[in-house]
Amino acid sequence: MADEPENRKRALRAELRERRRIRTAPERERAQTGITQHLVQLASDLDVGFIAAYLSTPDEPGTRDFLRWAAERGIRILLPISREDGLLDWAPYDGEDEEQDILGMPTPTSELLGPIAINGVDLILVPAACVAKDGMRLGWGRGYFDKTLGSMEGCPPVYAVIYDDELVDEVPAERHDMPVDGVVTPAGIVSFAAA
Ligand SMILES: Nc1nc2c(c(=O)[nH]1)N(C=O)[C@@H](CNc1ccc(C(=O)N[C@@H](CCC(=O)O)C(=O)O)cc1)CN2
Ligand SMILES: Nc1ncnc2c1ncn2[C@@H]1O[C@H](COP(=O)(O)OP(=O)(O)OP(=O)(O)O)[C@@H](O)[C@H]1O
Repeated sequence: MADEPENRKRALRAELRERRRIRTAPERERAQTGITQHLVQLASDLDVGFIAAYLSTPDEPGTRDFLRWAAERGIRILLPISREDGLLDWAPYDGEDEEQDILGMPTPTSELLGPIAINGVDLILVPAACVAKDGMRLGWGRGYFDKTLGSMEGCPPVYAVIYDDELVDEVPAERHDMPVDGVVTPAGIVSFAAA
C-alpha cells in the first residue's frame, strides 16, 4: 500500500535526493565551512582517537576537510566499503587514492578489513537522507548502517551528517531502524536526549 513505511521512505528519499542535487555551488560552499567546523567541534568535545566515517559524494555534505584535519591530529579513521551481502567492510583513511565500491560510493584503496573492524571506535559518522528530532534516521535504502549499528555491542555515539533542512519532525520508521544520537549540520551540532 502507498502509505506503508517502505513506500513512504522511497518517496521521501527521492525528494531529498533531488533537493541535494539542485543545491547551488555557493550554498554547498557555505554549508561546507559549517559542517567541517562542527565535525571538528564534535570530535574535540568527545576527545576521539578512533572513528568510523565515510568519504562523501559530491551531493553529500562534505566530510573530506574534516577527515584531513582528523588524520593530521593522529585520529585513526575507518571508511566503509559496501559488500554484496549487505554488510560493510572497512578500510583505513590514508588521504590518497580513491576508487568506487559496488554501489559507486567513493572508497579508499588501503588495506581491506572485515565488518567487525568497526568495533572499538569512539564515534561513528553516518550518511543519511534525513533525521527526525527523536533520532530516527532515514538512510539511502539498503540497510547497510542499520545492520552495522544493530550488530554492534556497546555502540559508541552515532551522528548523522546532514543539511539543516534535513532535520525534520518525523521519518517513517520500521522495526529494524537504528536511531542516531545526534546530527551535525552546517548550523551546528544537535544531540538528542537519550530515550
Ligand atoms: N558516501 C557514502 N558512502 C556510503 C554510503 C553513503 O550513503 N554515502 N552508504 C550508505 O548506506 C553505503 C552505501 N550505500 C548505498 C545505499 C543505497 C544506494 C542507492 O543507490 N540507493 C538508491 C535508492 C534505493 C531506494 O530508494 O530504495 C538510489 O539512491 O537510487 C547507494 C549506496 C556505504 N558507503
Ligand atoms: N538489521 C537488519 N537486518 C536485516 N535486514 C535489515 C536490517 N536493517 C535493515 N534491513 C533491510 O535493509 C533494507 C533497507 O532498510 P531501510 O529502508 O531501513 O534502509 P535505510 O535505513 O535507508 O538504509 P541504511 O541503514 O543503509 O542507511 C530493508 O529491506 C530492510 O529489511
